[in-house]
Amino acid sequence: MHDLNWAQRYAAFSREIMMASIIEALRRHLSPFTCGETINCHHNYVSEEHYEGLDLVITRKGAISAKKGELGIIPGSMGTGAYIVRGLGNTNSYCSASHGAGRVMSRSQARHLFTLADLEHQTRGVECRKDRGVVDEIPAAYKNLDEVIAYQQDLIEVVAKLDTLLCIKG
Ligand SMILES: Nc1nc2c(ncn2[C@@H]2O[C@H](COP(=O)(O)O)[C@@H](O)[C@H]2O)c(=O)[nH]1
Ligand SMILES: [Mn+2]
Repeated sequence: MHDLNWAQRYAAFSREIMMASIIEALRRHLSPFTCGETINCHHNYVSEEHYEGLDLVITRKGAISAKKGELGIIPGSMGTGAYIVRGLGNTNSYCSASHGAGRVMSRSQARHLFTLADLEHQTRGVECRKDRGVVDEIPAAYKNLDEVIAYQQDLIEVVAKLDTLLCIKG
């Protein structure tokens, strides 16, 4: 656990640096703005938590923390935006929710099924990469985000739905 926690602190620090870099870049191009509450939402991680008198090691693989009042983000795909959500603290899921819409098909299936023209069509209006290297992330390869959110109304409440304008793939 010691080494794992070290690695997760390293990841958290990386996220802080990325956030600071993005805000700095935006400040150079936008009118002056202030930042409100920030959302620090990770997935595929391990956390020591206490439920029903038990000390547990919770692995949130493909899941985010959704403790009562905690803000999170549940994204859909390059073309379908994301939801900002607030956890309801449902202990039936160990206070967890999904970390995204999730896939309906594998990356290789998506590459076989869809063309570059499909990608251009499905990401129309979004400033993003439109090359063969990201066809496996085409919006139709993911589940319907609104449905995925509807299925977890007992885990989270919706704060806002964001439309995607810009999508940057690392
Ligand atoms: N808003 C966006 N959501 C995306 C994008 N690519 C994938 N996704 C969704 O996020 C989760 C997490 O993906 P992962 O690859 O980091 O595990 C996934 O389930 C999708 O629903 C995107 O470009 N923009
Ligand atoms: Mn993931």
